[in-house]
Amino acid sequence: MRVELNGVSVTAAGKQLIDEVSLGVPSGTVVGLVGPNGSGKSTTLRCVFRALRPTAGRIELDGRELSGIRLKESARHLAALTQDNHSEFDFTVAEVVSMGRTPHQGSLRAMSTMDQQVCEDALRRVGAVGLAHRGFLTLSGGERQRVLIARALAQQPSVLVMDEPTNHLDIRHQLEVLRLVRELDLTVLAALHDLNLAATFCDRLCVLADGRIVADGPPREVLTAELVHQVFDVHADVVDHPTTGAVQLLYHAQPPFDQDQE
Ligand SMILES: Nc1ncnc2c1ncn2[C@@H]1O[C@H](COP(=O)(O)OP(=O)(O)OP(=O)(O)O)[C@@H](O)[C@H]1O
Repeated sequence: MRVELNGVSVTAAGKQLIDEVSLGVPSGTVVGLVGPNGSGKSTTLRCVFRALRPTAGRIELDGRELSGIRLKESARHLAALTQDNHSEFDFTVAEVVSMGRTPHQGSLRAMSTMDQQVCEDALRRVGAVGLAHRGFLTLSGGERQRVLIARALAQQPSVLVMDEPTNHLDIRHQLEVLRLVRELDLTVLAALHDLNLAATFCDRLCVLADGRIVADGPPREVLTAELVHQVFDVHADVVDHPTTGAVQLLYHAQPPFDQDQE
């Protein structure tokens, strides 16, 4: 299922949060949304998972305007992993994951054997079967994140929208989650802070700066030293990873010497 944003803008409190954002996520591809803090990544994603209504522009799912699709129907196609505070979840892990089945259930909301299997499978995929009976609030940040990914998978979506999915995860779990996301064969739009992980796991990167898309393309084309300096105000060398071949950045701890002042 393809996702398309066309000239999406959001104005709030008299401020333009994002300005004519246009980007496409072709079916089955993983697109990373990168950019500095406050550049508009979450705002963009919130429009896609319908937590926010754009002030202007169109968002389409396979050519259908999202705002014209009923919420329950769009929830069957599109799952979101958000940055919102989940401390309100005074439920067991199994219960939290089962919430992912809601868009597929009738008004009685009864869990079928199939629903239970889907939930178990989702927990297995994130390596969290052993947590099923734990209280969600007793989990560590990383465990919670994996359970929330399982909840999104239990929704059996075609499109996964993720706001910093690797937040709170140690490096092994960051890699596992992104590898899993790659293997799912879903259409994925994910805001990511780690440019090297984004370069490794994404087919394309869209770079946001001050609410505008300033670059869009394969990681190798997008992640140039010039762009990283211009957008993030950081100096970096761009190298090829010796094992994976992915383009990677080696950041300079200090700004380089200004040759003219020597
Ligand atoms: N409801 C709102 N009212 C006013 N300003 C807002 C609102 N929501 C977001 N903003 C501002 O819009 C800008 C973009 O925020 P957003 O959360 O989309 O950025 P981001 O790229 O996801 O940032 P981060 O990397 O820090 O998570 C920020 O300056 C933020 O303070």
